[in-house]
Amino acid sequence: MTMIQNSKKMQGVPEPTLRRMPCYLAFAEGLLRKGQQFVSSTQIANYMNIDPTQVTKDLSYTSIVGKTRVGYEVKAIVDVLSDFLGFSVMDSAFLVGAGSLGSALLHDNGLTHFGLNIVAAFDISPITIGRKINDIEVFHIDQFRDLAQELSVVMGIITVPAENAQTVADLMVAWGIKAIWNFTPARIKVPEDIIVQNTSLYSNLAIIFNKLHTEKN
Ligand SMILES: NC(=O)c1ccc[n+]([C@@H]2O[C@H](COP(=O)([O-])OP(=O)(O)OC[C@H]3O[C@@H](n4cnc5c(N)ncnc54)[C@H](O)[C@@H]3O)[C@@H](O)[C@H]2O)c1
Repeated sequence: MTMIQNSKKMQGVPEPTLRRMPCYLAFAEGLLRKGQQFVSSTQIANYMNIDPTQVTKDLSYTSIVGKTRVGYEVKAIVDVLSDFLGFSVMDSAFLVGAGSLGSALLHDNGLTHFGLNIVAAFDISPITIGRKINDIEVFHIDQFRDLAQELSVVMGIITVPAENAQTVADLMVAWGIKAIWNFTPARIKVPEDIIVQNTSLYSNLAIIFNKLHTEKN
């Protein structure tokens, strides 16, 4: 199942539920490693610090069914959630901007665990072009077009300076990328059928600072 087919399966699932699901998965993977066969919604809820009814509701969007008194089969949570979230199939991505953040993402082997394979990176800096970062080659951005046609790549990751984000997004759309993971603070404009996810560590930091400073007062 491709990322696009998978996103259709997940249609109608509230975003907070989708955000919790990878945590359920990680928790179940941990239990599986310890040899635990069943887990109750209460146990999951305690780990997540939420209400057990929320866990039941979240898992009801999937085909996972709990058994009276024993709870959910841990292996089923791992298998079904990995598949549901699209982590069990590999989608390919290009990364543009192999600088500080881009390199860190290229080094993150965890992405493959979650079904994302970065097959090539692009940059404009002569220092970076031609290098391999964690075995992923960095090409000049001008080679994007040819490689996009050659490799079936569905996702583009943008880690360039904010002022260049739109140019890179336009290039991605022009050469068939279906989803963009935008790490820049710029808000890019793309056609409606292109999926865009903006991610910022700094937004989370702002929340932490806000809570820290509020508690102080
Ligand atoms: N989302 C987050 O949490 C987060 C965290 C850190 C940085 N950022 C953002 O990520 C972006 C990159 O940050 P960084 O610290 O890695 O910067 P950096 O300067 O280390 O890297 C940027 C790279 O992009 C390349 N580049 C510039 N224009 C390009 C273009 N048109 N095509 C291809 N490559 C191009 C540069 O040569 C450089 O290698 C910035 O927009 C920054 O604000 C976001």
